[in-house]
Amino acid sequence: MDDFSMLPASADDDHLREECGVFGVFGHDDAAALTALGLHALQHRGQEAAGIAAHDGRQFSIERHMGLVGDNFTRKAVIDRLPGRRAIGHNRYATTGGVGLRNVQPMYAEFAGGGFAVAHNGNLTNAMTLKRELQRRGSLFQSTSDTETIIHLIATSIHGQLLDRFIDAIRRIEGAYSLVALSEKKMMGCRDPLGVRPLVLGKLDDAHILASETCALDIIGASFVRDIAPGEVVIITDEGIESFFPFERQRSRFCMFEYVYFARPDSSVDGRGVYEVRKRIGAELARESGVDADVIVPVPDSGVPAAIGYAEAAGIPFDLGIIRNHYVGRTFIEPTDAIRHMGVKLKHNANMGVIAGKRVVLVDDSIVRGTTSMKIVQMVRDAGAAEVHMRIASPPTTDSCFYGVNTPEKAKLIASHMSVQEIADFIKADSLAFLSIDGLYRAVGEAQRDNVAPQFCDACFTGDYPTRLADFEDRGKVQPLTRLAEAS
Ligand SMILES: O=P(O)(O)OC[C@H]1O[C@H](OP(=O)(O)OP(=O)(O)O)[C@H](O)[C@@H]1O
Ligand SMILES: NC(=O)CC[C@H](N)C(=O)O
Ligand code: SF4
Ligand SMILES: [Mg+2]
Repeated sequence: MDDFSMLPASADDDHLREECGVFGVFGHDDAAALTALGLHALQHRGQEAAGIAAHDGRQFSIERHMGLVGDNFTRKAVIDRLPGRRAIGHNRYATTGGVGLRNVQPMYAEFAGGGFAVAHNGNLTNAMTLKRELQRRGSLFQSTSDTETIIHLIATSIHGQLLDRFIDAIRRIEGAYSLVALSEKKMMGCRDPLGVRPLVLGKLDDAHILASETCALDIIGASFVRDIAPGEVVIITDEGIESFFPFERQRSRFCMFEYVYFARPDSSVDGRGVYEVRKRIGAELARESGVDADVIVPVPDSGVPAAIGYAEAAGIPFDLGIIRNHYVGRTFIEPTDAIRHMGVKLKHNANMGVIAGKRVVLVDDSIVRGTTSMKIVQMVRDAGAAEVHMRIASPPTTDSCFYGVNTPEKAKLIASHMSVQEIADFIKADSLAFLSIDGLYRAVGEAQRDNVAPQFCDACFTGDYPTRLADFEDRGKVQPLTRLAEAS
C-alpha cells in the first residue's frame, strides 16, 4: 500500500539515482526498432522499466515491461507487435508512485478524439494537488504516477482540439517535464518553461526524432537538429514540424546535475557537450583545491572525465587505480545494511600496482550519503596508498531533488548535516574538497552564478528551488490516494 507520494522517497538506497529517458520517431518503417535502440542508448537514465507505444495509422500497440531494454525489446517477436511508422518510448526510474507495472510508461488513454500515449522525464511538483481536484470531479486514476495527471488534465480540458487541450494541461502542471507524446496524427514534444530536463530534436532520412540526449540520435545514425527550447511545444505531422511557445518567456534553469552526473558523457544536452563540461569541472577543481600528489585516480564511471580534466590542469599523471565491474549496474540495489556495505566492493576494486606507495587524489562527481567515498578511501588505503585525498566535482549535495532525480531525503544527505571537515573525517580522507558553486558555473561557461536570477537549477547544492513545491508543502495533510498494493 502506498500513496501517490512525491519524492524524495528512496529511503533505502545509497546513491543518487537515475531519472528517465524519452524517445520518439515519426515517419520511419522501423519506428519501434529504432525506439528500442534509442532507449538502449538512454538506459543509464532509468533501469526499472521500459515501454514503447507505436501507431500504424489505424491503431496503437503498446509493450511495457519491468527491467532493462536489452532484456525486453531485442526479440523480433516483440518489435513485430509494435507495427507502424510512429513510435515513442520511455525508460523509467520512478520519482512519484511506486515501481509497479501500472506506473510504467508510455501511459496510454483513449480520449473522445482518439488514442493518446505519453512519455515523461521529470517530476511534477503539484501532481498530488491536481489529482485530488481531478478525483473530486470524477477522474478515475489507474496509476500512482504523477504523469497520469497530464492525461486527465487533457481529458477534462474545456478546449476542443488536442493541441489546445495539451497546452491547457501543461499550463496547469508545475515542476519539470520533458514530454514526448503520440496521438492518432501527431507526435508532440515539449519542455517545461524552465527547461529543467533535456530534449533534443533529430532527423533520420525523412523521419523526425525526439530524444532526451544526443547519444540516442547517434545510435540510430540520426543527425542532431537542435535542442527543443524551454517552454517550447513541437508538433510533428506528415506535413512537417510546427513550433509553439505557450508560456511567457523566462530565464531557463537547466539541471546542473545533468552535466555533473546524469547525462552520458558522449551526449550534448542544452547546448553543451557533457564530456567537455566535465573535463572543465575537473580543471576548475584542480585550480581551486590542488594538492601535491603522485597520481589522479577517478572513481568510475562518472568520475572519469572530471579526473582527466583535473590531471591535465594539475600536471599530475592520470591512472586507473580503481577498476569497475561492468556487470554491476549503475544502480545496484542493496536491500540491507550488511549487503549495502558489501555493495561498493561488488562494484569497485583497487588496482594495487597503480596505488601502492603513492599519494593519491581520488576524483568523484558527488557525495550523497558518503557510502561510496568511505569505502573507496579505505580500499585505496588497503592497497597501500601513502596519502588519500578526495576531490568532488560538484558542491556538497545538501538538498533533495523534486524534478525527476531520485535522491534520498535531505536528512540522509551527508552534506545536509556535516561540514566538509566532518565529512573528511567520516570518510577518513587525508583531505577533502568540493568544487565551489561558482567553479561549477565557470565550467559551463558562465562567469559566476547570478544569485538574483540563477542561470541553472542547482537546488540540490543551494536549496534554491526554481518552482514552488506545492505537494511537498502539503505533505502530511494528504490522505493516501490508493488502496492497491504498489507492486500490482
Ligand atoms: O555518497 P554515495 O551515497 O555513496 O553516492 C555517491 C556516488 O553515487 C554515484 O555513483 P553510482 O555508483 O550511483 O553510479 P556511477 O557508476 O554512474 O558513478 C556518484 O557518482 C557517486 O560515486
Ligand atoms: N525519473 C523520471 O523522470 C520519472 C518520471 C515520472 N515522474 C515517474 O515517476 O514515472
Ligand atoms: S535539484 Fe539538482 S538534480 Fe534536481 S533538477 Fe535541480 S540541479 Fe537537477
Ligand atoms: Mg559514482
